[in-house]
Amino acid sequence: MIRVSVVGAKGRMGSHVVDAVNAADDTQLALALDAGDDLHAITPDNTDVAVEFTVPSVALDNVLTLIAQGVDVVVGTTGWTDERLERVREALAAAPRDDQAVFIAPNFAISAVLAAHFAAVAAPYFESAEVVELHHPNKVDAPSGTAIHTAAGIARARAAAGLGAMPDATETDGGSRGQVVDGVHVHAVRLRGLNAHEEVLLGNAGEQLTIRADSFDRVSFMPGVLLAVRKLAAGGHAGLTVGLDRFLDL
Ligand SMILES: NC(=O)C1=CN([C@@H]2O[C@H](COP(=O)(O)OP(=O)(O)OC[C@H]3O[C@@H](n4cnc5c(N)ncnc54)[C@H](OP(=O)(O)O)[C@@H]3O)[C@@H](O)[C@H]2O)C=CC1
Ligand SMILES: O=C(O)C1=N[C@H](C(=O)O)C[C@H](O)C1
Repeated sequence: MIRVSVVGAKGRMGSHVVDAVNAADDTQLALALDAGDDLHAITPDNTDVAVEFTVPSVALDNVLTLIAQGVDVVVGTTGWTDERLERVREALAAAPRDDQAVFIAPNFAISAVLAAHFAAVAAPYFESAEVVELHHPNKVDAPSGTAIHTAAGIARARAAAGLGAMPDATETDGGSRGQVVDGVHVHAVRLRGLNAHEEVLLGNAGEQLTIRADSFDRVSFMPGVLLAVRKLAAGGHAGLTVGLDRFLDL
């Protein structure tokens, strides 16, 4: 059995992870911790993999604490800038175990992972690309980690294909053109009734491709979380890995 501790266990995602870990045949719940609990309770004596779903403002500190505890970590919390990822790599280089692993996924739903993959495949063939993400209004960060990841993938694919800047004659912008991520405009909608949704719009003269992923329920993230837990528990993924596509045969 893989012993899994959950950090942020009372949250919207953490509570689903607790249920998924309890329901799977090969995982068992070790500790379920939330705000105010001491993460030093999580050790290799009681935990094989810790799963972290909290808030962007505390996730880095939590991950650094868990690394120092000698525990592998699967992270779903958003807010991972290049600088924060570098802090994780540095901590792993000084970790108690040589083979220690941290896995971070902007999105664990297969629909969202494939949408980002297909967007990067399509990006070189279109003059214009923009990302629209739509979420529940309780979400604290905008744009979503998934949208930032998708936009960065589109930008990398465009750059590799030698494409320049997208056409855009905008002269006045009070914010309605969205946040620019690596040259790609990203727009965030917050609407009661929604869960987690993303559209990638790709345009040429006279044609458009729309790639859309919808997570209607948080259960959609659980197969990806369990896949990552199993991959880390099996070993062979020392260091930092980002993105569920790394564990899929795409
Ligand atoms: N990668 C993916 O597939 C997905 C990622 N996410 C991301 O996951 C994160 C969590 O989302 P969600 O579950 O909706 O958020 P919630 O606010 O519902 O849950 C966060 C939980 O973490 C707790 N918490 C706060 N600070 C700490 C701390 N220092 N240590 C331990 N627990 C703490 C909160 O407690 P309290 O409320 O008392 O402060 C709360 O119970 C977000 O960044 C979200 O974007 C969400 C869905 C899918
Ligand atoms: O807060 C959420 O709900 C979600 N957060 C992640 C993100 O910011 O990309 C993943 C998914 O979109 C749900």
